[in-house]
Amino acid sequence: MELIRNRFKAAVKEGRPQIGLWNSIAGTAVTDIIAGGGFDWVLIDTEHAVIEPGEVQVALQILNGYPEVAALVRPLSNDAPLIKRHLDMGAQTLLVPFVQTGAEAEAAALACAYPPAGIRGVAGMTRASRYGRITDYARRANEEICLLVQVETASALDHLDEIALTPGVDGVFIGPSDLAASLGHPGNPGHAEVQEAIDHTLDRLKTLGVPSGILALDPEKARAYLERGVGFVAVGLDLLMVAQAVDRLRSAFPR
Ligand SMILES: O=C(O)C(=O)C[C@H](O)[C@@H](O)CO
Repeated sequence: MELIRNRFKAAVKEGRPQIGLWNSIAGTAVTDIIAGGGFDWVLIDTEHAVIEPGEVQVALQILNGYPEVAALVRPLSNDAPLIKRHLDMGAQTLLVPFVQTGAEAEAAALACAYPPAGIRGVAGMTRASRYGRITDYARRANEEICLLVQVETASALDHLDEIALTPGVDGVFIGPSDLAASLGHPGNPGHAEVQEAIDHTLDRLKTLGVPSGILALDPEKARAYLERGVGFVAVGLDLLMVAQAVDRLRSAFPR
């Protein structure tokens, strides 16, 4: 078998905007449903979700059935053993949360790469190499791994350049909810101070030539981000979409 190409990584590097959805609901049905929605990527979230690491492989296998959709995985934390497990399961793109310094970005990059570039442990019998059938996986895997790091605190913004320019970092994702809280506006990512910080960060990333990403649940705002060149934009969250659909249907039957 040939090494599997990471088309999401290629698209982001080439500046082709990628629109995605958040998958926080464990199990197979929802992943299957949203995978068929025609979006460019689906993020399997294990940070703010009850999806356990072992369930990530099932989600990856489901998404494998939709070759036009890229699977992204968010580990619970910037933890080398967790990153190793997700990569061994076959994840090729990771969104590592809560990165605040260049050193933390470097730690994530090292965890994503086999030696000598990094510290990722080598095992030949994993799904990542399709159980050894991708014969040059160990030698070439790093080429197709995409590391996205999240900046979502005031401190991270103070270290943006060192984070964004860390070798091995392929993109920087802004976490509006955590950033809002960090700036003193919990639950209010729309606050002027938060929006200003986001705008400045996106402009800086553009100046640095580093692909940017963000979560924007308002379609108009999401379109605006795409138009200004944000590379990967999450436009929906499965948990929220289900709750809103339930509430909308209920409201159609006033007591
Ligand atoms: O801080 C944020 O915003 C994110 O990182 C995205 C959230 O974690 C996501 O779960 C939506 O709330």
